Amino acid sequence: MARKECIKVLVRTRPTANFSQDQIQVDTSKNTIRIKRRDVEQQSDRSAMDNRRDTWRFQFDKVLHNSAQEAIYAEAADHIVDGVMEGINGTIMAYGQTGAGKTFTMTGDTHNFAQRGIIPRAVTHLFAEIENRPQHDFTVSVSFMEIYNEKIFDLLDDEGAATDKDFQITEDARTHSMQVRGLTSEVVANEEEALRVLFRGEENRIVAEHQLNKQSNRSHSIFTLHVEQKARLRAEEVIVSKLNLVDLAGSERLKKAIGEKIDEQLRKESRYINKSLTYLEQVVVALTSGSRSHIPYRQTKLTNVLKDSLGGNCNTSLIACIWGEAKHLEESTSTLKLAQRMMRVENQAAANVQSDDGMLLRRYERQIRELKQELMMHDALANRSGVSYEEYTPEECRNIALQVRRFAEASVDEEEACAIDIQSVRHAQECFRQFKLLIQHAEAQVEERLRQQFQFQARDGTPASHAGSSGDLSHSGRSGAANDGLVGEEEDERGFGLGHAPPGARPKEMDLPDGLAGGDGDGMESKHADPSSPSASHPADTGAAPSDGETDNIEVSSENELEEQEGGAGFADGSTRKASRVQQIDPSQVPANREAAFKMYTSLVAVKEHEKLQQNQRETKACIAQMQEKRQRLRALQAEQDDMQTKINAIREEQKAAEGKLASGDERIIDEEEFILMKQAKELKKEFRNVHDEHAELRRAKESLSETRDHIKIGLLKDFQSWYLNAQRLREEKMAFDDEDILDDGEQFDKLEIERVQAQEPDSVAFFKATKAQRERERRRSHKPTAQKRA
Ligand SMILES: Nc1ncnc2c1ncn2[C@@H]1O[C@H](COP(=O)(O)OP(=O)(O)OP(=O)(O)O)[C@@H](O)[C@H]1O
Repeated sequence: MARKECIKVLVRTRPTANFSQDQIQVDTSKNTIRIKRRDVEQQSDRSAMDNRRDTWRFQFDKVLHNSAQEAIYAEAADHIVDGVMEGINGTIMAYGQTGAGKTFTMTGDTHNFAQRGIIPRAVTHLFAEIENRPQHDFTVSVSFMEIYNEKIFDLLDDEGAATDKDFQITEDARTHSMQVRGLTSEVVANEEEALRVLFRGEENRIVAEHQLNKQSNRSHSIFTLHVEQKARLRAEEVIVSKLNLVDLAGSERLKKAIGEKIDEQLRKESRYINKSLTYLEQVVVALTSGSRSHIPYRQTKLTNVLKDSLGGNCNTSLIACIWGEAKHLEESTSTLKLAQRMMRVENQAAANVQSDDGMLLRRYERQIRELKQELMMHDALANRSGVSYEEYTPEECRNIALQVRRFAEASVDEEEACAIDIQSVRHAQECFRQFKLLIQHAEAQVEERLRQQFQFQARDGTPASHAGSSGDLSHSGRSGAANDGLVGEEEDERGFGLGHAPPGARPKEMDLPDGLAGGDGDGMESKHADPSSPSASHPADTGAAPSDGETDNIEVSSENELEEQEGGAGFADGSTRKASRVQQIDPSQVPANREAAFKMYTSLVAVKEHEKLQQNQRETKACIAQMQEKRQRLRALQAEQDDMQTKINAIREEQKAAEGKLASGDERIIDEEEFILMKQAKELKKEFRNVHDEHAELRRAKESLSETRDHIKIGLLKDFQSWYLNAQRLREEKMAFDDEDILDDGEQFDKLEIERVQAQEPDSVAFFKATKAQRERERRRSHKPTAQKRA
């Protein structure tokens, strides 16, 4: 809500040995100044004085007589900066005659921390507040301009600070905040950066002075801090505010300032200054006259730029600077009169809270980018370097679909091996999507099969036989299992399907016997024949390097010639847990690239673990090879049994036809051939069972190897991670140390100086560094050829 508030007006007297005590009576306790005309008759120009009176009493919000910079800041600026942090625009202006201390008040001594002015203090204050509000996201930018002869100059444009670019002044329709279009606005991350920009602008101002052949007191300067803040929890809200720090041109009258020596340029400058300050006065008069119908803001650049600071949405302080010597009495009185009037100007200050869709979008985009980076960092630390947060490509979707299919088709035993390692929420969603597709596809297939069956029934008019039926086998005396689609004898409660079932009698890739549907890539069932099957490419099965992360695939020579030794340290400082085998590794030799570092780690540090991994891989490979042999044998045995069963069936069919006339209840006689075949079938079955058991045993061994492998891998990667981070740390420390080593005398001196400042006055470090950087800049500039003086 807008709050009516008058402009706060303060008077600051400049210290002088010749302060005219009898003419200027300052009462700081009552905040009054009494001007007593003594030699008014001698004044050549009485325009500023009222001839009918010889004393004037002024009352202000604050009168600061011979006060320190700190006190001025506390009175004039502290509350304004606090307001800016709440989203309320702020303006602090220094007004007064040349030499009265405006620049000293606003900028202060740029080489003396204690004598720094309002601008550097406001910068410190602002960033300190920002640090105290971690719940908000701040962006601070700085602009710095000068108004000279009714033209705006961009003081942050290093090359063009003396170039008039015809900047446009506009008003934000929503916030009524005034803006100068096209003016450089530099984002600053901290106090030091902001101070550097200030000092650079000051330097550009001086350079431009030479180029334009003007004096500093002939222009108005405005240093603006733009603050944008967004509450992290309420992203839709953007609070924008700005702080204008205005150093006005000297308010003295032309004649007084330059005496008799008036040249055309000075006359022109004075005309413009007079014009802008006169309109400033008129704006103030109009604002306080009660009728606000026409305020002549647009008459000058200064009043136009300050429109929101005078009678607008802003907290404003005016510091009237007084040079209290007798010879300046006229100017002092005139300054105090304007200041007095200014006290009646009312502003309507309110926080500028906006919700900007474009800003929000940019913020969300930035957040997404940052979060992706953050996630990638976390993934890298957790050795999940392969995770991507971009949209899945069709190829990646296909891979996930394959994984999902493999998992869906895996037997209970295989589930663990086929488990999908979920890497991200998006990955989980894609997996679910693929499951859904799989189910939909399976349903469609079932539906299609049923439809075909139904059509078949309808065509031949007879009830369809059971999908798994292989014909009438009732005479073989087998259990219902055979009639449920498995041709052959039931092996155990899980059951092995022996013999040939008619096509389509079993779902293609389901319900295979334990151990035969696994992903060992032996091509026993049709699905295993597919070389692209993920099961076939399982690293453990193929003997490929583990694939948990980029580092896993690194081949390391097993021909390690390093002598093994227990214990010891990976680095010379003995800081890693993992033992170095024979040599202390110089951290600077550890590659920054993780993959290369891992190679070094496994070949020089974790040799034993890596050996174990390789041994594990060899054993796994051997195990897989044996399993494949067993499966081939099982297939052969199965074929033999099928063959034998066909023969037995044929004999039985023959006998059935021949003995068809036997009376019921008579026992069927088994002939010798059938008996031999049945005996052989029994032998085959026994062998089948043994081979199957061996296969199961191998599978268990393989699983145990896989567990061991995972265990070693996790330990190895964990140890590598700390070894690698430690190497980085040591490397950085060494680099810092090395840097220190090569500091020249000047740099050593700087370093010691900063350390001294840090110890003595920590708050001044940013100011000190920025001043130093500026000195360096100026030194460099002075070595350049002198800039051409512009016309
Ligand atoms: N309060 C003060 N304490 C100490 N020195 C001061 C103070 N006020 C002004 N001075 C000194 O007086 C001189 C003139 O001050 P300053 O340049 O700030 O005046 P100004 O009003 O900005 O003049 P101009 O209009 O020319 O810019 C400077 O040397 C400054 O250091």
